[in-house]
Amino acid sequence: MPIRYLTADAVRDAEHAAGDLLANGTLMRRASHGVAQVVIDELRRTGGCYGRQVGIVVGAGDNGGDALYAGAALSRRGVACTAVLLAPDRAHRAGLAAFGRAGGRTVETLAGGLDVVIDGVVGIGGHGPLRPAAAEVFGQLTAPADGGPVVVAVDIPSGVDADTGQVHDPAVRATVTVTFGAPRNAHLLAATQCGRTVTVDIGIDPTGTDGDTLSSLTDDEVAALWPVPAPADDKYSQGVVGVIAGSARYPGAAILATGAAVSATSGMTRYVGTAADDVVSHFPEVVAARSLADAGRVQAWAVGPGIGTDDDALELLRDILSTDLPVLVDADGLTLVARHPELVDRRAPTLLTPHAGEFARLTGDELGPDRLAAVRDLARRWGVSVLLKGRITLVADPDGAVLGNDAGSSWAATAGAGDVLSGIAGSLLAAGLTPARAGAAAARVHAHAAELAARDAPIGASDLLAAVRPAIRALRRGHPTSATRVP
Ligand SMILES: NC(=O)C1=CN([C@@H]2O[C@H](COP(=O)(O)OP(=O)(O)OC[C@H]3O[C@@H](n4cnc5c(N)ncnc54)[C@H](O)[C@@H]3O)[C@@H](O)[C@H]2O)[C@@H](O)CC1
Ligand SMILES: Nc1ncnc2c1ncn2[C@@H]1O[C@H](COP(=O)(O)OP(=O)(O)O)[C@@H](O)[C@H]1O
Ligand SMILES: [K+]
Repeated sequence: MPIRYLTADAVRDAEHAAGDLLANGTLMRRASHGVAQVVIDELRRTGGCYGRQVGIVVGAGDNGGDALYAGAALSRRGVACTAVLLAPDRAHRAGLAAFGRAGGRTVETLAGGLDVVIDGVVGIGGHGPLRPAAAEVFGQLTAPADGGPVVVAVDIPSGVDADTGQVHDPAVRATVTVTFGAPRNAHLLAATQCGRTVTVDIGIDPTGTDGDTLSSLTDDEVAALWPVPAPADDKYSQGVVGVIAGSARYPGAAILATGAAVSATSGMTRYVGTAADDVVSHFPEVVAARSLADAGRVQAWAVGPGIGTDDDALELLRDILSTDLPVLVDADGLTLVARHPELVDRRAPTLLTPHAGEFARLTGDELGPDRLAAVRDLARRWGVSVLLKGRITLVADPDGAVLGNDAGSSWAATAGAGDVLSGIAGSLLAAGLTPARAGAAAARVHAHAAELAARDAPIGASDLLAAVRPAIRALRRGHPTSATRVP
């Protein structure tokens, strides 16, 4: 099953559906137990619990209640716990009593030398940035990388919007975020702010909610859907992809996109364009033609990187989009679509793959902080699938369903990386995957390839291309790169 992310409303619905478990406080006790367990694991990794120091920042709602109960559990393990109450009159009463009974102390401000700080300021009830009192407490902390405490956020790092993932300023930056029942949108959309996310089972059923979905494919799911030739397959039966990219003058995009298509699936890759000679000299297996009239049949097209935006390019794009084949449109192709949106008024599967700048060109508006709503809106209005690029890739279908992928690192932010993505996703479209699955699976392999190639040093798109095949291999063998998150 894909990992499903919930909005705050969907979380509340799932909690209410739990009935007595919510009313009698069982859900909160389970949640706080999960938080305490994560803190214990952190402390154990670095020497054990007894005599260690944990600071807790407590807001006015149930998020603070979770943190206080967790503090009580930690105090009983011999951890010295101190809590700053941001709103002493409104702190969770039963949680505060339990904290006090277990030996926890309330203080005006956090002392130095803490091992862990728990962020219980706000969770799904939060709006806007950290307010000044909380901002002051967190502003005084030394970053974990400089020897400061590990920050464990309860449910959501405070100051991060649960539904949009908008990171307000200021906001808590967590090392670990502990959430309950199912991850929230923010855990994908603001993954870097959340650090590692741990989802604790508290006995709610998060699957019963309807409406627009946000999900992500697991590595196993991507591995399972990757096209593999069957005994009866031949070079045609697996889906032939046609790449239209680059030019004789600028062959780079042609080579990167076509090379990626060759690496991503078996079968056949065709190329159409004036860089045909360059492409074939790099990849002799590509069947290349200089014009569409000379190209053979394909099952999907990937068109746009480096094709230019002149009348010839427009006519070519128009011809491709007037077929009934799946088409991926990227880069210059998107600039043309922005000028002529009627081009994508078609029935066959269409996948647009803009980065933020191209997205703004398509919509006429700057991409705001709510990337999820923006990509969903464009997909819905135009009746196409839209893959919005970046550290967090989002692929929206016209029906509102969105698949996301956190790249885990940002090494792919390099010129030409998008051409590689086009080739991978185009070949998956040709193999028969839906645009959303093709886009999301391509983004995942692309991200793994970036990490494999980079290994902590900068890469170019050629390195990324060379790592596409090893990334697929590692994924299919069940040991992809450890997705270490780096800023
Ligand atoms: N309802 C339940 O049974 C469960 C709730 N849980 C916890 O409860 C949380 C939700 O609790 P609440 O609905 O009480 O809401 P929160 O505790 O998330 O936040 C609401 C409070 O924070 C204040 N606030 C909002 N924005 C703020 C900001 N920017 N700065 C400072 N204060 C701000 C509000 O005025 C309000 O008093 C979840 O995130 C989760 O941690 C968990 O214990 C699981 C079970
Ligand atoms: N900060 C980032 N972290 C991870 N991946 C990124 C980041 N920025 C961009 N990418 C990925 O790198 C690729 C860049 O594509 P694009 O912007 O079209 O570049 P180009 O046109 O130079 O090929 C996309 O796959 C995108 O998702
Ligand atoms: K929090």
